[in-house]
Amino acid sequence: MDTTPPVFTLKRSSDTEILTTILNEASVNEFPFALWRLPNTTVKNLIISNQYQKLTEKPVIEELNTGFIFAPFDKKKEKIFLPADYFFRFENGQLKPPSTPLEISSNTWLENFKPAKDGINYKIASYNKQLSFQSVPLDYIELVRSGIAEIQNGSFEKVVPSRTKHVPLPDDFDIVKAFEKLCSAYPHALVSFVNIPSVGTWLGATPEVLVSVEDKTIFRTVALAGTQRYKEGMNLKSIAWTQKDIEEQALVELYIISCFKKIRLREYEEHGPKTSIAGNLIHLKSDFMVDMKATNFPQLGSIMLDLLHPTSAVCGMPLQPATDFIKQREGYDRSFYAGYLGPVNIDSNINIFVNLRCMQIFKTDAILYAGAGVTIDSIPELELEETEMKFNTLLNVVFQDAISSH
Ligand SMILES: C=C(O[C@H]1C=CC=C(C(=O)O)[C@@H]1O)C(=O)O
Repeated sequence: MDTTPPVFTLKRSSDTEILTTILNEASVNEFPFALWRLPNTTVKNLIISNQYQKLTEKPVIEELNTGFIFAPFDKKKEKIFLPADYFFRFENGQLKPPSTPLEISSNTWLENFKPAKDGINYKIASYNKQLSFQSVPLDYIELVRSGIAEIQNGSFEKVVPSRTKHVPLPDDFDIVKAFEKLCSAYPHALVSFVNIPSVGTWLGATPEVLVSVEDKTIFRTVALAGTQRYKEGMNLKSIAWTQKDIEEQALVELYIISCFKKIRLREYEEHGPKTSIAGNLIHLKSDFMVDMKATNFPQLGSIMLDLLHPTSAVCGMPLQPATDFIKQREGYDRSFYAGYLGPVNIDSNINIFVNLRCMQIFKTDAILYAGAGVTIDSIPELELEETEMKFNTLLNVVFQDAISSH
């Protein structure tokens, strides 16, 4: 009797089956991977690496191979790069026909693929079980109050304190399905699932571009801040914003402009601010654009990545005292929350986002992260409520079944 496992039947499988099987295999072999869907696209992309690489403090992203970058909030901590040893794209429920040498070799690997186990039994992060989350219990309202007090004392103008929420995972939690639900619910977000053995498992749907470079020519970033709940049918053109929200967003704009000033770049376009949808929320957003050829800044992506991160949408202004406040008072390590992530040098494009509306997944639980911009006009109770709304971006979609069955 032939006991060899059947060759993976690529053509008859749906994208979910192929994905689940590949990810299962990647997990068994402890290969890091990143699965993502860019905003306003329908293609799901998967990179698998044999091993991750550690990047230097100021990586020159333009010179990296095709891959995926994953960086923590703390600038001094190690940034991770997942080189694309295997690369797959999925669209309309199927694996896309390969179009590059990398995709062709990846497909050949998959054609000869003998899954380690039959069936779809991908279990999350069993190899990340040694990771744990530590925090000092903290009262968010108190934290915001002390932020306001520091602003009144003149320590800084704005700070973005964050908090976490601990959620037990339902027994039948399926991370690939969770990723797919987020893709359907949030067409305008970068939806991502990053899994790096011994580093962590992260799932998210972020609205905030940090650095995008199109065709090595057009640099883009955004100033995003101010939050309200989005209600179906809202007319975005007639939304009113409070003075607090307007100032909070203006500080992010100022921060970005101060980064351009540092490199004496004057030829940038700025549009906005306008109201922009981010899942269950709306924010104020200004778009910045630079023609890198006309301004002769071929490495503007790397330069701005280093200058911008962490922007005052996630940290504060001025940067140093706000960073110190967060480090000393928040009571936990933000890890990859409010860091950045995204694909690098795929089809000559770079698409790096701020890691917001995200959660870290452990063996039996998830930790969600959210922050809120605090200015002198902040009302602590409203900032707390805002972080709850931000948790709901993921909670309402990922744990929808668990919530509705209770
Ligand atoms: C810090 C977060 O959001 C930032 C991005 C948009 C609006 C924000 C705000 O209104 O506070 C935050 O600056 C988060 O989602 O955890």
